[in-house]
Amino acid sequence: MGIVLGDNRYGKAEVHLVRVDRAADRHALADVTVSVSLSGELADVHLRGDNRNVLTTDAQKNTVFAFAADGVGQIEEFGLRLARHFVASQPAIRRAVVRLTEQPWDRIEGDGGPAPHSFARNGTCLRTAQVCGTADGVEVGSGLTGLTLLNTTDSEFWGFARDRYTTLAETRDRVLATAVDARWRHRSADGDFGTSYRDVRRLLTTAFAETYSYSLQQTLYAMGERVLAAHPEIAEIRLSLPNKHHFLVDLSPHGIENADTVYYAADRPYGLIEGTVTRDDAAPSMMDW
Ligand SMILES: O=c1[nH]c(=O)c2[nH]c(=O)[nH]c2[nH]1
Repeated sequence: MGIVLGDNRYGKAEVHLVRVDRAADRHALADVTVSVSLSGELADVHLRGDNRNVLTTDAQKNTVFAFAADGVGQIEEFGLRLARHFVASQPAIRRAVVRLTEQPWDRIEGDGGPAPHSFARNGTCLRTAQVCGTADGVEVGSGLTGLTLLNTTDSEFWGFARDRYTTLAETRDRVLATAVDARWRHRSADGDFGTSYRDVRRLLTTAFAETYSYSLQQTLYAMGERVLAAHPEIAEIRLSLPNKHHFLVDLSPHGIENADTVYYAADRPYGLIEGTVTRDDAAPSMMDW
């Protein structure tokens, strides 16, 4: 029985760059964290310590900063520029995967109007993108993480399977809360990624709000279906939805009735509901995402 090198990749993870656009009196800010992962003819470095095909992770980090000098733009486009560069410029590199996370900043509203050069970090929802480049082409995905949503009603959960360990009470009315992690794959690398991102975020949010839910699984499908129905340019969407449990607190020891008003917002453990909503004719994905 032989021992062989399996799948491998390497790169610089979490290059955190902030770019200030000073072209106008009103400055603009981009705050993006980029992870590069390269693979290709890298057997010699693993088997013999021969580094000739290794573009250093340090150079990868420098490339991210250098490319930012020309502007970042939509993170999908920045990822495409980087992925294409690594594959085109390094003969040994056959595949580049670039993952990006953008932290939004809001311009501060001063008493005299929008502040020209002052910003406040905005919320917990981050925009994400993942790009894969090879000699055969590219694939682009967009996403978001940490979009925290809560419905105070219109959520039931009952009729589930039972075994000797099942103690959960059925409910006809509960709080339903989650922090959405969504990734969607575009059919083409050309697109208006900013407009598409804003609309997908809106659709995920409104589908969550407007779906009368009998399970978070059902809500997941409704959210994905709404996105695919409105966006023919998207091939599939993957959703990861933690069930952020809210348990009614028993106030009876204090002689107080809890009329579905006071909850314990549990931190962990949490249910984790994950699924893909896809088109039945979607081409297979080039990358592991
Ligand atoms: O929407 C839900 N789906 C489940 O699978 C589940 N399991 C559980 O304990 N609570 C819930 N809620």
